[in-house]
Amino acid sequence: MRQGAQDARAHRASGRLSVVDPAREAAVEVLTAVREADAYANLVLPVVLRRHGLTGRDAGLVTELVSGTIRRRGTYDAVLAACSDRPLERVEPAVLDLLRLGTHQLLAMRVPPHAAISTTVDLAGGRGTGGFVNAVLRRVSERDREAWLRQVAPPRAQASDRHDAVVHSHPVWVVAELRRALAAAGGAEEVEALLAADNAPPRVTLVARPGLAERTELPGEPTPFSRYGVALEGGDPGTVPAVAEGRAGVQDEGSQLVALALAEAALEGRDGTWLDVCAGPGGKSALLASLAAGRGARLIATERQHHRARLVRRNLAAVPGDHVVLTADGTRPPLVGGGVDRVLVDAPCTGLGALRRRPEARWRRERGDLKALSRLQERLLAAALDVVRPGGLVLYATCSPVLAETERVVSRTVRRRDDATLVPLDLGIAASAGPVPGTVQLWPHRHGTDAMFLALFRRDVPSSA
Ligand SMILES: C[S@@+](CC[C@H](N)C(=O)[O-])C[C@H]1O[C@@H](n2cnc3c(N)ncnc32)[C@H](O)[C@@H]1O
Repeated sequence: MRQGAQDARAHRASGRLSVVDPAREAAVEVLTAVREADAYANLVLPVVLRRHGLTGRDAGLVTELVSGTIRRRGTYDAVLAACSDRPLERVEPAVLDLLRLGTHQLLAMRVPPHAAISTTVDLAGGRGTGGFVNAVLRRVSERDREAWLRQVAPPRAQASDRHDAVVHSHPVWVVAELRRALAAAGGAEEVEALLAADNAPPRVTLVARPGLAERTELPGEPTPFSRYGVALEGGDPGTVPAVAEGRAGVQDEGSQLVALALAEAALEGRDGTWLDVCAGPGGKSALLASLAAGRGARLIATERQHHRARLVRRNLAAVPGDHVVLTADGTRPPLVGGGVDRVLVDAPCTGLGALRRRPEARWRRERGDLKALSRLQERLLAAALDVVRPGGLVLYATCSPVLAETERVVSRTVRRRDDATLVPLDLGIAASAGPVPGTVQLWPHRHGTDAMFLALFRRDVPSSA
């Protein structure tokens, strides 16, 4: 690992000459944007790397610093609490970011302790807190990660959720929800495997949009479940010509399976209009639209946020057909009831099934969010069932396995709607049964996909029709 790049900036701080390593400076910039502006690290990272002119190994170092610091924050905070003479709540947030960054280098990277500590103190220089950062990180450096975990994690036998939360760096409530969801899938003992999978950066997967690209023209290995996917070993997917031309896209295999499950479900009668209710940024829309185009159907995509609707338009640009993108609230879609044949409700959710890709999501969500989210999810599903024609299909999906967003939404809909029927879904994937019979739940540790949940409904045909 390179310590300090050629163009390292030197500046005077705390009366001594300090050298700020641009890679670490860039990492702090990303961490600040994630904390202050609720930014997504994977979106800010490329922008910051470009601005600092960091490529190759330096870019790799920044990526590791940022993603490791965010992912392992729960573990590091438990260690830092044991090393700081003041409660972490009273440490300035920017300084806490630095402490986490230093701790990641000490406990998870092969950075020599003196370099991990001095570069972090240099970053703190201007804040007049270098002494505090130095003292805390020196204490952290006294043990390795395993020794710290033995000291700071409560015993598993007495407090399994709190133990797993510290060891695998997830909020306690998230561990409890994932444990419940796994128990409903017959895998209560798999919690640690799931939490570990959440902390492992996934391989980038691409989708060859049908009719626009062949998967054989894409680099990487074919994905096991989606016949349109490939998994890359590494490299920048933006340099793949089919991706640059919009004929292929970056898309998790689980997300591909969601679009395919709707497109391939058996449907009698008219099949000309498909609707994607929560479309932004448009990955599933692009796959649905290319499948629809191949069958003479068209896609209407709605998205509540204007800027995300723009992203959907961009994703659909290369797909032939008269597809339409509207900025609209999916709980009140601007469409005539009965005019649509297939609907996807890829509902806004906690995103706790996609923590491999969105490491910060676990720290942003609170258990209190679940109630409002599951209410919104039910309303979106109800509106979709209102707008689909009798006999038509609605696929409800979330990238969360949390039961409030899966089992609860589906069971309440089944109870409330006497004009819709849950249609058993079988993707032919082992160990993918969902918490309600006939639904599907994918898992990162079992299937290597995000934890997508799928439930298919058919709007009943009135008996007089
Ligand atoms: C899980 S994301 C959809 C991901 C998308 N299907 C894809 O594959 O790229 C949920 C989306 O729903 C949007 N959304 C939230 N509330 C909505 C509403 N009431 N109506 C329509 N869209 C909504 C969010 O802005 C977000 O873009």
